[in-house]
Order: sequence, then structure tokens, then C-alpha cells
Amino acid sequence: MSETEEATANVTLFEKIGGEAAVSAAVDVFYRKVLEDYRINRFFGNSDMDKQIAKQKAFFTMAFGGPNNYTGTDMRTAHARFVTMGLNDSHFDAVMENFDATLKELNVPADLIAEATAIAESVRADVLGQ
Ligand code: HEM
Repeated sequence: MSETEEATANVTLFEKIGGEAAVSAAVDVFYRKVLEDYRINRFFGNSDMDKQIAKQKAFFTMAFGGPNNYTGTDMRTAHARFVTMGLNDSHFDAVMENFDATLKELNVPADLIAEATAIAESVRADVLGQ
């Protein structure tokens, strides 16, 4: 390992991506895209988006290795009622497309996008009740 690699080995994705400001900006852009996406926006028809955005910021902050202030529900429980509405892999894929497009738009380097995407992918089975 080079000195630079050693120095960055313990840095969390949260820090590498740019900390609170970057996660906050990314979640705002992400939900703008999700709400414009006809494939998935119906699921958010009854949602309080300010609350949802705040929960999602806390969730991704925790999932990316930042401070854990997430007080929301676990992923399986939180999405169970949407599974009964037909939530499936195609919807999850659409969310991931918006996630990827958001990080690209914010010029997040490709290796960090790959790391963030793997984390988001890791909740697929829980979100879909599989
Ligand atoms: C990377 C995948 C996903 C993550 C990390 C995620 C994360 C979250 C979190 C943290 C919450 C808040 C839970 C709470 O209320 O305590 C939530 C709620 C919700 N999610 Fe997801 N979610 C994902 C995928 C999806 C997908 C694929 C859909 C539908 C297309 C979806 C639709 C919703 C809706 C509608 C709510 C409820 C908002 C409300 O309370 O009204 N999520 N999600």
C-alpha cells in the first residue's frame, strides 16, 4: 500500500463524498428526479417529502459510514405496504438509475459512485420484501 493509500484507507465513504453538505445536496437532487419519474412517483403520492428527505439524509449518512442519527424504520418494515401495492425490481432499478444520475450530475468520482451504489443495492431484498 502506498502512503497515500494508507492515509485514506480508514476514511469513510461519507467523508470521501464530501460529508454532510454533499449528502444533503445529493438527496435533494435525487428526490427531485424521483418525483419527476413517472415509473415510481406514484409511490410517493401521500408522502410528506420534507420528512422523507430528512430521513433519507440520515439514512445515507449512516449507511456511508457517517454519524448515526437515523431514527426511522428498518427497510423491510418501511416498504412493506408498497410491496402490497406492487413494488418490484423494476421500481428498484428505476430508483437506482436516479441515484446514479444524481451522483454523476454532482461530479462524484466513479469509484465513489460504485461504492455508494453497492450500499444502496444491499437493501434491495429488504425493500422488496424478498
Ligand atoms: C436504495 C433503496 C432505498 C432506500 C435506501 C430507501 C430508504 C427509505 C427510508 C430511509 C425511508 C424512511 C423510512 C421511515 O419512514 O422511517 C423510506 C420510505 C419510503 N420509501 Fe424508500 N428506500 C429505497 C427504495 C425505495 C423504492 C424502490 C421505493 C419506491 C419506488 C421507495 C419508496 C418509499 C416510500 C414511498 C417511502 C415512505 C414515505 C412516507 O413515509 O410516506 N423506496 N425509504
